[in-house]
Amino acid sequence: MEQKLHVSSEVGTLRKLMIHSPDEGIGKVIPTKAQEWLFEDIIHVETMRSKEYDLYIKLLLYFLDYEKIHQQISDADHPENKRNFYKPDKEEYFLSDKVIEPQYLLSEILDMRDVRNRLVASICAYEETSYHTQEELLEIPSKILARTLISGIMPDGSMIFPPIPNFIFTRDIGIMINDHILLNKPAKAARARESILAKYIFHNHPMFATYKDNIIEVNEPKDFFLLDNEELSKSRITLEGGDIMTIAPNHLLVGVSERTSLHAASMLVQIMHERNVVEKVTVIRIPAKRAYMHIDTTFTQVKRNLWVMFGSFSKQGMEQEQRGFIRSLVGEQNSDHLEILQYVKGEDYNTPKRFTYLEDLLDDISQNDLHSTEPTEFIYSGDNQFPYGRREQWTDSCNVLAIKEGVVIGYDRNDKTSEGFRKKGMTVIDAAELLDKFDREELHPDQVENTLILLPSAELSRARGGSHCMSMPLFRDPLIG
Ligand SMILES: NC(=[NH2+])NCCC[C@H](N)C(=O)O
Repeated sequence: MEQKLHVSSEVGTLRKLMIHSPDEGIGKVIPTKAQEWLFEDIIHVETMRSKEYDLYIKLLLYFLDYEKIHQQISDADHPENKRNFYKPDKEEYFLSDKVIEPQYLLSEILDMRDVRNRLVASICAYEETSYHTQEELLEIPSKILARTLISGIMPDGSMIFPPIPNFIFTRDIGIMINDHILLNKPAKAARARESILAKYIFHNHPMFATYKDNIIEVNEPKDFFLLDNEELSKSRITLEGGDIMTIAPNHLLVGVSERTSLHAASMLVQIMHERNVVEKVTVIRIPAKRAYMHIDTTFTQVKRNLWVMFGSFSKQGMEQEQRGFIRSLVGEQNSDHLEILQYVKGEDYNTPKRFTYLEDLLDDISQNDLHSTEPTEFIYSGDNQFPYGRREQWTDSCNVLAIKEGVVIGYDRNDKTSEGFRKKGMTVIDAAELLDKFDREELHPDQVENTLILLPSAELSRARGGSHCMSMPLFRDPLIG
């Protein structure tokens, strides 16, 4: 039951991760609520699942848990089986210890009487349900109750609390930093129930028992609420996983963004150093905008020396956007500017190292932290052509998940960015075609190298999150010895 958990890079071979399949709750969002719940539009849940997300699961199972999927793949998608293979509350669920569903872990902790009582009470208090509803919930069998606590839907189909449609973005609820687990503190109310569930799972599931003392929660000081409203908003701590990247064993990246506050980043630097989790913490301050709510929507890593990034944050892009302006006049006033500050343990926090451009930082990571022997290269969103760079960043061109070094999953709609991958010598292939090759044993996942795998994304991309956001890596092989 107990498993080793460790993540010390973004591209070491992925062995274990947490993902959540779109649940029924997503299908209940009405148009006027979509934005409040952080979706750009309503989605068709059946398409999102069977034409898009299920392919993601199959890919992950093929790469991480070959036996689980290979024999069962034809049965899994047989219409008669009603997708039960993908549903954690069904007998036929694939139940892998490598591709892990928080809903399943939740059902396991709900079997513990004391945890069940406390968790149901917490959720009911947060959602302001009646005492009667709380009692009713306590009588529901664990597997069904786990489903209800996530989707908000009771076994009889009635809805007792709002959906948490963003739970598919498991990245944001917690992050492994070496052998530590950092829990989030979401900026948006729409994501609050997710973090209550995550807290209970990480603190109570036997899978994380060895790591209990390594769970980090960042909170405001005890007397914080006594401050006046202005001070209060300045010192508020919010922190979401999309802004945290364990980029190398000695190095953590922290974004300051629409979602992660300056105060949170400041606390994190100190905690990381005090607890000896990493030696270097680099804070990347990006504009607080919906289009790039976390740093992982603006860049992710493909290989130790290859990155995909948003062109407007590149050296060329930033210079271009400032052309015609007097730099000193624009300077700090420019809300779109990027600030990169690096804090090293034992060195003076008042004189951090500064990087002017994102490429300088990423190059430094590739060469000095990850010991690349080749020059660092960049693929730009939309191949750096206007207006494609911005269009494709919006649909997560910069948000890829590395399954191993050089093999990443991205969305199929970002054509110009895919072109950029091809120009760097990468193979670009549709998920369905690759799965078909695996199925017919024409190709084994171990043989796949230097490839961008394209996931259908018409529905998925409406929520402003890509495959990087839809994954919480729990174990990656070390990239460097
Ligand atoms: N790591 C990420 N970039 N996650 C994207 C989350 C998208 C989600 N709809 C939200 O707004 O919260």
